Amino acid sequence: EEMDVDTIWMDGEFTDWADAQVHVLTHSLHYGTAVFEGVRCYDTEQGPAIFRWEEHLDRLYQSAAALDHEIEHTREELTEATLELIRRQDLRSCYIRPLVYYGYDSLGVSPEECPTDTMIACWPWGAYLGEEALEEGVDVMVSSWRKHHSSMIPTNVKATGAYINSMLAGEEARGNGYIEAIVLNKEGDVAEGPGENVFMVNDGEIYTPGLAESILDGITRQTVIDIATDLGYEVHEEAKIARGQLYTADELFFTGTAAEVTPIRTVDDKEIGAGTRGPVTEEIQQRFFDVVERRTDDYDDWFSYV
Ligand SMILES: Cc1[nH+]cc(COP(=O)(O)O)c(CN[C@@H](CCC(=O)O)C(=O)O)c1O
Repeated sequence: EEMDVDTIWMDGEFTDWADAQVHVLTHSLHYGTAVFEGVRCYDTEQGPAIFRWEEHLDRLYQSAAALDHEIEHTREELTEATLELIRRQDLRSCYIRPLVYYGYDSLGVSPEECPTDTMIACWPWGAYLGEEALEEGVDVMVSSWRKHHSSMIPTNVKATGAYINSMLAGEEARGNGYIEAIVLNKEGDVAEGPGENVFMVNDGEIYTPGLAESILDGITRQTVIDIATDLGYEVHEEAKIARGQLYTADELFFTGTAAEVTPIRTVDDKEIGAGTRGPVTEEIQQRFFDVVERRTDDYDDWFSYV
């Protein structure tokens, strides 16, 4: 059924969507100094349930601390606000976007005079790269933009300003007729996607770059590592993947809260494996969706029921 959203939580107040505004001299609007999260609530047989909320909350507070934000709300307050936001809008499933930002006071790079403000919004969001992509896979290109090195902007911090790199890489890919980009790091090895982590399957073993490759410490990445390990796969989670290995991989796939588990079927017009979703990818994807939609009791502590 049509689920419309009309409310946003702003620093303790449930605010009408249209009134959820900030001043144009808001620090984070000018300097990209906000931090954020992307979280999914899934419609399960036991009702709506937020997936790995605690881990996302951990990362939100860690990202905030890295940019000297002091979130004035406790975890419990943010959790209750989010659950209430979902209930108020009768959402069965949704994408949740917390944002912590330097607000309005004075401008200049230093945020020391600015308040740290917090908002939480949620809305229905389907398959990030398209419904058919989950089954058929996506065509990607290796971007001419490299991922900024983590010594330049901390890539384990989910900071809004870092997404200039993501936007440039992703828009370059879409401008060239592809769905998404794969971004190499300063050394020219595989880092991740603009909004996803990257996994490779070779000879039945699974590889994914580690934090040293200048990537976001993805929660779906960790979920897939746990699921694949429990399925009996050997997972190399600190892998160095050379660009050329993308072309010779048996299988490739993206992971992310928005992207979930999306197969990659071509890179720079070269077919990966059979040029469609690979068998290992399919097994992991199927298990992922069984888990998040609670068709299994496994990993139940990953869920916060609304
Ligand atoms: C750069 C990047 N790398 C990896 C990931 C996967 O991380 P995780 O969601 O914890 O598994 C994401 C999430 N990208 C979020 C924002 C997407 C957007 O378009 O905005 C998301 O998937 O919610 C990234 O933005």
